[in-house]
Amino acid sequence: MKGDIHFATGNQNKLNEVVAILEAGQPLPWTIKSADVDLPELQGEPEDIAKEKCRLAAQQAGGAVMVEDTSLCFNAYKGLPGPYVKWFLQKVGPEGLYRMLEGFADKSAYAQCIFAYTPDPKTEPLLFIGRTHGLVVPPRGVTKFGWDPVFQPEGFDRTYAEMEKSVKNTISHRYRALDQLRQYLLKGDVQQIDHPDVSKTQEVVGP
Ligand SMILES: O=c1nc[nH]c2c1ncn2[C@H]1C[C@H](O)[C@@H](COP(=O)(O)OP(=O)(O)OP(=O)(O)O)O1
Ligand SMILES: [Mg+2]
Repeated sequence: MKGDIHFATGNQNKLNEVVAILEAGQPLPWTIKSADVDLPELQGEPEDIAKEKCRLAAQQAGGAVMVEDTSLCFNAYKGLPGPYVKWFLQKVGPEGLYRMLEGFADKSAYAQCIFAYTPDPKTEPLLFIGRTHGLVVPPRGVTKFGWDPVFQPEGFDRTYAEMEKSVKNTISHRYRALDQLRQYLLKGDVQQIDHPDVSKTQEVVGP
């Protein structure tokens, strides 16, 4: 009998993908619960953002916590907008993201997801990084999730927004990072923790 892991995110689309990815693969002997905590949009290097986000979430939720932070990195911009893509998307939308590259021959980019996990609020979070390389293209497909319509992963002629979720969830930045966390949780020596605050949580993936 193992414990719970709280996944702290304010983004329902992320939660849905995490649940789908975990349910499609090797089952975890943990129960993943969504934790409704208030997370700031931190600045800095993606690794530092993910770690600090995890520390803050663990302080609020208690017990074992995972968070993730996602970046969209244009090679022509040396990795920007990176973790700031949220603000760019909010202001200029997917079309505007594509247009940022109009003057550049190099439209290549990578989507990066960093999961940070800590078994308790006092332990330094561990990081699991997943990248998917691709191209930034004029928007295609229905906009359901962020910048999905402008990201076409390498080896595909469809954008994330045009793909079946079941396909995106086997090649995405999120899948690649989460799969490493899953491998760690299955093999690693993760202690069982008691969780004081379950009132703000909702069970999403059971063992
Ligand atoms: O697979 C994805 N496909 C398309 N768009 C995506 C994806 N994954 C994140 N996104 C968007 C959401 C947000 O505009 C930005 C990341 O910012 P990020 O801080 O990680 O997400 P968030 O603030 O929405 O949720 P959270 O509460 O977990 O921080 O890229
Ligand atoms: Mg965020």
